[in-house]
Amino acid sequence: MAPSALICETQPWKDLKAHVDDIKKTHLRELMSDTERCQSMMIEFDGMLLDYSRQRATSDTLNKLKNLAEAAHLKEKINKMFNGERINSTEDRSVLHVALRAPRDSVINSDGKNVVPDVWQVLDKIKDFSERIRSGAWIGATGKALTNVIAVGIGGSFLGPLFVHTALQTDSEASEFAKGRQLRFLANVDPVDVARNITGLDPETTLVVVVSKTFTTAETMLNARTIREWISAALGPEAVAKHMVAVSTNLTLVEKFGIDPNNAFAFWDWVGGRYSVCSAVGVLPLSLQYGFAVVEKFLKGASSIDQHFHSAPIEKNLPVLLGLLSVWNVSFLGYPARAILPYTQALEKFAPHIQQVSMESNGKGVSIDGVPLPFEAGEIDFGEPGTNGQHSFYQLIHQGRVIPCDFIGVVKSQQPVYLKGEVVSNHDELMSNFFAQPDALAYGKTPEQLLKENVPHHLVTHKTFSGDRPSVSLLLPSLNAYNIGQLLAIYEHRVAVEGFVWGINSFDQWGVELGKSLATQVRKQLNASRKKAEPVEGFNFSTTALLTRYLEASTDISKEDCTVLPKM
Ligand SMILES: O=P(O)(O)OC[C@H]1O[C@](O)(CO)[C@@H](O)[C@@H]1O
Repeated sequence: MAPSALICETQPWKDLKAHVDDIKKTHLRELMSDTERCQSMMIEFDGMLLDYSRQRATSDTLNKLKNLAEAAHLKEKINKMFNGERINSTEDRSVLHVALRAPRDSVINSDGKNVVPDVWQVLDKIKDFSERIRSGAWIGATGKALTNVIAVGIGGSFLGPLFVHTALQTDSEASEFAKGRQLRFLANVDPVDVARNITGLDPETTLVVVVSKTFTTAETMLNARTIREWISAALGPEAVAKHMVAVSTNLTLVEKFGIDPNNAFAFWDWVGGRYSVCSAVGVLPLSLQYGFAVVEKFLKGASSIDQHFHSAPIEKNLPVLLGLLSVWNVSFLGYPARAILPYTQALEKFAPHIQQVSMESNGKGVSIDGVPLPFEAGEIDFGEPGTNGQHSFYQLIHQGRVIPCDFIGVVKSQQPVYLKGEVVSNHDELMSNFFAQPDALAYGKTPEQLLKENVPHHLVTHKTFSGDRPSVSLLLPSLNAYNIGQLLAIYEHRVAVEGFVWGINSFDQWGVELGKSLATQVRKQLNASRKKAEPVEGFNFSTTALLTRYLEASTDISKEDCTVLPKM
């Protein structure tokens, strides 16, 4: 089949390119003075308010972006995703993470089979298992209840669950259910991460969940073997059956590893790793920590956005609007990065998760048909909670590079505090910054204003803020399991919208392979040099020198000197 035309060859793309000069003529300061425009750029859904009036865009831009969406067949692509078509063509897979949170009675087909009953079968199994662990009906090898969980996994098998766990930890309702329990995540193959995870934990009261879609990921498998050793060294090898369970699509390898397949929780190849938080990958560890009922609310939140994304018209569709505006910023205004700035510490792991969702999905150089792109797709995502970020990298955002920002605020704090004698509550103080920063970026400060304030001449340029820096503000009513699910789904779908418009495959990740295979070559070399004193061979000058230095400098670390496991 002939490759379809690249999106940049279409008329709507060219119209948007031509439109850039018009937009650049008007400062955001002026755009913001048009109340009607601002009003039209605020949309509400289910208690959330999205304000995108601080985008360098007008109704004309929005119309042009709609035309672009049409040219990209966005609606059809979204439908294909929900219909279970194999839109991940390079891996010949459907993309159905929406099925993971679909209500029990819905019908979502993959290859002519409704997958929702399978999803609920696993959810029911998780509910039952987590209740048995939490109630103490399932006990460890020495008869003690398992109150601690280490989830071993990396990438998509780690970042999403970590984000949700961190967000729930301070939610008053969820945290009630987590009393006396601990959930930790072991991701990095670095022994330091192993030490951090097991320090202070007792194998007798610890359940280990090995989370890996493929069950072949080098880091996860080594960490899983290390923790298995930690358990068997303390409790005997037969304890592994009671203390280790798994989440995977590869149940054969789970069994080979020594985990009873009855204690394995399945998911399916139509769930991408970075889109797997709502599968057993996230649902199992989170249910163990907070109970299934809390996690079910999270799934419901995500599902509410799925339905909205699937059915709302473009002008009212949160993920679609956000996705189109991202394309506008990246591909037309030339801003390749985006800062994710939640004004709540509970979302401190949100940006790291979205980094994977966005950058592993859309960091591509060819179209879905394999044609090299003459434009750059993908965006650079990073972020920190406000106000911490303000005292770190905001300087660059205000006076250096233009980086479109996502400000995420919460009306009702998870932890309301009012310090006696203060003018405003602690949360109001935080939110004062949430409201101020977008305007500082949009309006800036002119030399004229500074001179009026009697700023010395030699400081005027230093103190000038050019403004005209775009952002969106998303105000959530609160931060509980339900709207954490909503937030996740908004960002997942936003990324998909961007990829659909750019005409790339957002659901494969070939770019992670090369580094993995080169690491295998290095691993073999380290093994040969250590065991048989073989010289370093087959690498370039630089890598040879580095490897040689590493081997020479670490010869004095014999196996006997290594603690097999870090001391507790
Ligand atoms: O769940 P697995 O198979 O261990 O993979 C972990 C992660 O590794 C990746 O393949 C990238 O290296 C991710 O896409 C995935 O989320």
